[in-house]
Amino acid sequence: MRVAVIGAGYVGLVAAGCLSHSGHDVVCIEKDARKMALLKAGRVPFFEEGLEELVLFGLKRGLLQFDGQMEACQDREIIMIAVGTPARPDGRIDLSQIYAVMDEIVFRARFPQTIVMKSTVPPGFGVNAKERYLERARVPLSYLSNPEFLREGSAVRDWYHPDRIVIGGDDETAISRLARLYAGIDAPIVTMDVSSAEMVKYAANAFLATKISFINEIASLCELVGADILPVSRAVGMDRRIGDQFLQAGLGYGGSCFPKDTCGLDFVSTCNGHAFNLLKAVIEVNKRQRLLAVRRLRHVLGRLHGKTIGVLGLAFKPGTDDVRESPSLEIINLLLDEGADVRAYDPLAMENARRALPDGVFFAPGVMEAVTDCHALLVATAWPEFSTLDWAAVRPVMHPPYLVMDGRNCLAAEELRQKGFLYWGIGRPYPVQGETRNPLIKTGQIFPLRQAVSP
Ligand SMILES: NC(=O)C1=CN([C@@H]2O[C@H](COP(=O)(O)OP(=O)(O)OC[C@H]3O[C@@H](n4cnc5c(N)ncnc54)[C@H](O)[C@@H]3O)[C@@H](O)[C@H]2O)C=CC1
Ligand SMILES: O=C(O)[C@H]1O[C@H](OP(=O)(O)OP(=O)(O)OC[C@H]2O[C@@H](n3ccc(=O)[nH]c3=O)[C@H](O)[C@@H]2O)[C@H](O)[C@@H](O)[C@@H]1O
Repeated sequence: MRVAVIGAGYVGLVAAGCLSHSGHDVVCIEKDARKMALLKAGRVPFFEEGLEELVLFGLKRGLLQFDGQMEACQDREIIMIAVGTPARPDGRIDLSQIYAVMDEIVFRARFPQTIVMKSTVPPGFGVNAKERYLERARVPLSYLSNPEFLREGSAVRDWYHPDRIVIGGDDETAISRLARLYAGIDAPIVTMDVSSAEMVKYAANAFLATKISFINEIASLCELVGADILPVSRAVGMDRRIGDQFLQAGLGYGGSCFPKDTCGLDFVSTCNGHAFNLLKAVIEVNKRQRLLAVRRLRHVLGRLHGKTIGVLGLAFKPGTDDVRESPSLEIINLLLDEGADVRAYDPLAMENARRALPDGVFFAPGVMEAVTDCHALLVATAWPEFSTLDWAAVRPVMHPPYLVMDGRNCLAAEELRQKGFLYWGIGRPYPVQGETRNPLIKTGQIFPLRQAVSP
């Protein structure tokens, strides 16, 4: 089939690469000239395992083209929209990229086409878009919602092996045309109305975020009563009704989607007169989880002014160079505000982090340079490079108290303690001998905004 994909971000490029690989004739339209130049040369502007190979394959076979102009979508049966829908500072969803693209599509339409919304748009958008745009078109245009559930770091795999394909719309012909695009993918196609499909996307992300905030609350409670979150989450997740995924306690969720989609859904709820209190708590817990690291550093080191902190991991999760809404970036900003010296390292995300952080951060060329001269280390991203590090070589280049804060519970705690580090994980037993409970929680210092919980 002849397909146009608008936007060469994660979703657009994965869709374009995979669809062309499946034999469809795809043009990917991107307005950013820098990205376009890279793409035309067969290079992907961000890191995503396996994606560059797909793009090169598509270019070589002549089934994938890149174009900077919207004219390129005029002769396509299916137009997939995959532009950004970022959050505004007040939590509202910024739909300006979507509006601009819809305007162009409608203005240029010369024959019946199917518009497929891959971007995450708020429930109700599609119904509104039909009235606002499609009725103005000179030819009949169909509109389908087709939310995307891929994860960065495993995006190509997720495209080919989704748990389900959700299609929202009432035009049966358009739905079967879109279903043909996914022929060969072994997953149930679930059809429904447009608003419900839009809601599925937000509900899924909000639920996954809820699981993370929930386990982070249990982790705080573990510290309070002297329990250990690792066996707790493992055993809880063994209940098949709960499932073992998204139960890793840590510094909280980041990335370009969970933070914006939870806030976006909260905003949609408020606009509709519904106080989604559970979701508000999920968001609050996630914000607090990031502050935990700084409070703990203060608790052990005292004033942070003049102290050197190594931050290992800048990407919002391993397997990507994406630093959007990465917890470690917010933590670094807080550390700088308190006068600490920050030495930062990430195996993939250094360039993006350099652009996103203020001057004053030392970007170490390797992990050993990052840990040198530090009083404390914060592991903020669970890169395998950190768990397999030669920790025996790390201690001699650090200063007392040799604090290692494991913000992702990805290190071997006992081994580090034996090597002379003051190891502190999230929801793990407090590191000081004789203390089993986290004293910060007992005194209510960690959560000043909430009532202190007493055992
Ligand atoms: N990043 C992810 O893992 C996932 C993202 N989503 C959703 O998919 C949508 C896209 O997300 P990303 O790919 O991360 O976005 P992104 O922001 O990384 O990429 C969007 C791209 O669209 C381009 N663009 C914007 N307006 C354009 C126009 N008029 N013509 C041509 N190109 C244009 C931008 O230059 C940019 O390269 C969002 O709504 C997001 O919530 C859904 C599932 C996964
Ligand atoms: O809508 C989206 O854009 C996508 O958002 C997430 O995908 P992604 O943001 O790529 O990454 P995840 O693997 O979900 O991780 C998100 C954040 O949660 C954190 N996380 C994840 C799992 C966990 O147990 N604990 C935890 O803190 C990660 O460290 C990361 O910061 C969803 O998993 C995708 O299904 C969805 O398509």
